[in-house]
Amino acid sequence: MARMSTNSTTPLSHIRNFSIVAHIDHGKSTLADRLIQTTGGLAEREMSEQVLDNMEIERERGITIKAQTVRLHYQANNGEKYVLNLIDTPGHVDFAYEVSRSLSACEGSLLVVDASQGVEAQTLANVYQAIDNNHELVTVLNKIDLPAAEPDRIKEQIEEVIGIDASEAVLISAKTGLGIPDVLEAIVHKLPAPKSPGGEKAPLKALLVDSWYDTYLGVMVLVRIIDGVLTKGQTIRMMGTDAKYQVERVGVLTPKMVNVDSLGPGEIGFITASIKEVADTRVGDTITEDKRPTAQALPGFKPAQPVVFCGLFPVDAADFEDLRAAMGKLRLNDASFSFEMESSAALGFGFRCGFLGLLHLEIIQERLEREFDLDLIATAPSVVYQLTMTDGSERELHNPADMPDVVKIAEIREPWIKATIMTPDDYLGGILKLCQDRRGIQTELTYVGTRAMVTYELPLNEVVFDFYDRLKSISKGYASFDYHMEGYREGNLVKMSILVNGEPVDALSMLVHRTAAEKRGRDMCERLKELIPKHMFKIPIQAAIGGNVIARETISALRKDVTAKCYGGDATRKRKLLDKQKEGKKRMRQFGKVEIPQEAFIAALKMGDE
Ligand SMILES: Nc1nc2c(ncn2[C@@H]2O[C@H](COP(=O)(O)OP(=O)(O)OP(=O)(O)O)[C@@H](O)[C@H]2O)c(=O)[nH]1
Repeated sequence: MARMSTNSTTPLSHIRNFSIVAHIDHGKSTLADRLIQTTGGLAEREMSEQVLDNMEIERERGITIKAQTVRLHYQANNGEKYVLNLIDTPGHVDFAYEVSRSLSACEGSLLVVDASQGVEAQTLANVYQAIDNNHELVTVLNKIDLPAAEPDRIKEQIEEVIGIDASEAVLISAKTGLGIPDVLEAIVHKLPAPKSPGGEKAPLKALLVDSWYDTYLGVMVLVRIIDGVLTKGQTIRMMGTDAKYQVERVGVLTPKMVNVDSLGPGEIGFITASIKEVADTRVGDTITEDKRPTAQALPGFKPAQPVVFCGLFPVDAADFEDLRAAMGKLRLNDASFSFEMESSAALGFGFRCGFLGLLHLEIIQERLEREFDLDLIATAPSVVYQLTMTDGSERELHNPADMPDVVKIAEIREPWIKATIMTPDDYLGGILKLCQDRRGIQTELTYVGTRAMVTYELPLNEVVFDFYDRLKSISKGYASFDYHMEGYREGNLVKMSILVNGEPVDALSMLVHRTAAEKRGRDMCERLKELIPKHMFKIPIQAAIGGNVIARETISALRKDVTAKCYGGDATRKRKLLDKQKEGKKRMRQFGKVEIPQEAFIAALKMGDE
């Protein structure tokens, strides 16, 4: 690692801290890479496809999950040298919390809008977060190399929808590099320098922006210095947890790690300090010097609360310990993912896991399966319900299977969200119907040109299953969606159990609104009928509320031998077929006398609203 010692003397006036806010796929990562490349952070050969999205899944799905930061050195046209710190923010709704904490470490944002697509739901959500953080904005219209780009129309749209002046928007193509120098000049001249109320001489006051686990260096903490100087060897104190650590390493990311001696006011960098777990660092905490503490801590963040829970069970019970170890590893780097042991009558031992949202759930599940080679069964995702019991006590319910006896419950409350959907008006009808079917309450409907923006209040419970998928298919991928939590409301909710061959399958039980129960029950039974293979006997499938069966289907008994159709002669074909069956078996679970394939658990929950 190279050493530099001049960094702490960068005057505030020559520092710019900024992030990039954009809707998914509008080109945030491509622009970030261009900025790094143009300012010489990495040589051409070191640029892997996209530097900032460095996790395999992030790259595959083309989304940014963990916020990253990079320091750029830029000599402006006026001859002055500036330090530009870019904090990357995740683009997906599930990670809105990470967006907000990254934004709070900067003074300005580049608002990137695809010049062929215009403003989308996450453009709005993210830009409002930036405005809430008092950011100055530089509007950047990207992809102007595309024939479909309409920069003038999109400028108008930005002014109309977001209400900011877009007349000076910078027109660029992050892909070809066109306009990148203008972006750098705009950062220097339009975004404000950081402020330090106390200056360099004041006691240390720094914001803990993020933390992650590095295999070689252990826990790394990203900090933004407000006042004072953070140096190697200093004993620091986290004001929220009162934990003390000695700083071992101070550095910046260029995006390579470069050690520095100290960080001064306005600067962003990382430290290591023999911190054991990411969970020991609290994002939003104030870091100060132990022997000369600052008088007042920064206003804290609320930690992100998991909103969606589901059970994850190993298909093969022998993998339980491996699953526990794998989850422990993932949690090292993701404090918002939580898990605790759970046992289910049907699925054996596994874990009840909490996630920030559905995408978060999918990502964790995929990483467990891919990186740790585990076969998993996921149970129905559930939101967190609040219960008031008849004795006046309060409880949270994370798992429908744990629902107490209904006679002991005075009230059930469920979380509601406020959703913003933007769509070409051709698809509006289908989308309104989808929201209506999911108990949505429309609060706003406006048009900008041929695009409609509609806001709905929706129970989160109705969104966790397959809302995104349905929205995408209804709108052929053109609608965009964003949401935030609104709070809890009372709901007429009942627990629906599914019985297969008379046995309740706890992994399939769910809380549903009473008015929707019968339809949901019928759908589930019909789906399971398709998903569960025939056995040698008849299998009744029932949906029930308490002791009342509300829907029923029957899988008829199997008559023929599966190999019968390979008439006699062809032995290899017969064996192949049997092998295939055997393989299929591994991914089946036994429920009483019935085997249910793994896919059935998720597939059964996709509500067909066609
Ligand atoms: N034609 C064209 N394509 C671009 C341009 N900038 C980005 N793209 C492409 O648009 C797609 C999305 O770009 P990304 O940079 O990954 O988008 P992003 O906003 O970072 O997406 P997230 O990381 O998921 O938030 C990629 O396929 C890019 O190659 C551009 O200026 N012109």
